[in-house]
Amino acid sequence: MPESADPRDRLIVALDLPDVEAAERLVSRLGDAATFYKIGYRLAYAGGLDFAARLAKSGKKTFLDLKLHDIGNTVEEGVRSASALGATFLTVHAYPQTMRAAVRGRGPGLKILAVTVLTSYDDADAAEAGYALPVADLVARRAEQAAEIGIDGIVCSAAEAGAVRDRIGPSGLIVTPGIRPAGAEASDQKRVMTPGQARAAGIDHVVVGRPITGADDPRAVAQRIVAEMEDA
Ligand SMILES: O=C(O)c1cc(=O)[nH]c(=O)n1[C@@H]1O[C@H](COP(=O)(O)O)[C@@H](O)[C@H]1O
Repeated sequence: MPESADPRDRLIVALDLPDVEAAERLVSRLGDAATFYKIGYRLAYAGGLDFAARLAKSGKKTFLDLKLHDIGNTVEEGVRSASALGATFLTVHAYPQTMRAAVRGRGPGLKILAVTVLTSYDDADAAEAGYALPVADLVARRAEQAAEIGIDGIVCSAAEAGAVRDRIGPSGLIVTPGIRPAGAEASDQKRVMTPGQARAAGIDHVVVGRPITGADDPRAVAQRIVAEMEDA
């Protein structure tokens, strides 16, 4: 993301909420404090895709977090369909076949992000899933493959941002969940950093869900996260 861009765009709010009404309420409470929203499975399967298209038409940036992964033809055509929803970002898992298919299906204006290793995984979780490499190495390898294939950006933890930047160069996007303001509950996230640490590590966008969706004053939390990244 260019340094001159709107600093609020660095924060992507994850609308992990039960229904469109709850999402609309949060978007309205956040007002101009948030410019960029992520719609994941929970909301997507509850009317969230139409809502995402409406949000995009209303001038907000949207991120469809569908984490696609299937045979190439299904991914390619799925990405082609999703391209019509006016989103800025769409996620796929960072498997080479899947990434190549997503690039083939990508419509104008849509950027594909490759999810390397989920931020809820540590080395033991990767080993349990059958991977021989530690998480940091697996992230680096997948980032390198994503760059070769022509993927627009990488989803990883901010702890890997430096290694990923070395592999994708200055124009690739680094998008990092697993973000917690100091003192916030990590919950199921295992590779966690603060917004300021993430920004200092060179990320383009942070993704934040529960610290905002569960806050008494979500607008104040969102504003503090943006300010913390500005100061980093
Ligand atoms: O693709 C993602 O957005 C994602 C990738 C990842 O590795 N880890 C991760 O937490 N996410 C998403 O980022 C959001 C994080 O939410 P919180 O943990 O509530 O801040 C959730 O919507 C996750 O689905």
